[in-house]
Amino acid sequence: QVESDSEDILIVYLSRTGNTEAVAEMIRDEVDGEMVELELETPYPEDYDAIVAQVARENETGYLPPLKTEIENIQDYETIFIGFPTWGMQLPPPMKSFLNEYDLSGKIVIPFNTNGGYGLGSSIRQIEELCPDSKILESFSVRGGLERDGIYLDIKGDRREEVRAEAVEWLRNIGMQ
Ligand SMILES: Cc1cc2nc3c(=O)[nH]c(=O)nc-3n(C[C@H](O)[C@H](O)[C@H](O)COP(=O)(O)O)c2cc1C
Repeated sequence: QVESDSEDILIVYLSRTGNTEAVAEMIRDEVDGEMVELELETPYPEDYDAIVAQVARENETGYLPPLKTEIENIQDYETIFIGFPTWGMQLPPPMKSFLNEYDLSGKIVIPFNTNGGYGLGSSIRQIEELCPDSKILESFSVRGGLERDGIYLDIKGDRREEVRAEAVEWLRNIGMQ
């Protein structure tokens, strides 16, 4: 069992079409953490094919896009939820930038994810590599949108309540509730 006070909890997330943000809000509602969205100094293109190409290039070269988001007091947080969509079956480059820039040694790291139906890919392994000295708890992953097919925010309405129930159960299982 993990013990945490709400002031110790940070929820860092990346979300382009709102699905991962919806899950971040559910987590905040349950654990009362602080939410921070990752934003880039130079935002990605709006166009889907253009972002897919750019992300593929960044993954290939290992380029870490500079973040506009700054978290000054990260040392105050003991538990850090990290939320991201699956991009190219990997951890999105901005989340790689975040984990590269901030030292989460000794902290509890809890991944959560939305994807187009193909799962987490290699993202958890990448988190383990980027956070070698953190305690990484069991992750939560659900189907979100599928921008390729024109499905943007899908975690809304009845689906939002379904996902909320799953998220609450997961939080209970990992001792965060
Ligand atoms: C650049 C890009 C690449 C994506 N690659 C994948 C993928 O490899 N596998 C998958 O299941 N979904 C993929 N998706 C779909 C997203 O993971 C899915 O729509 C997710 O719910 C988006 O979260 P968001 O609304 O928080 O941005 C991709 C989306 C984008 C924009």
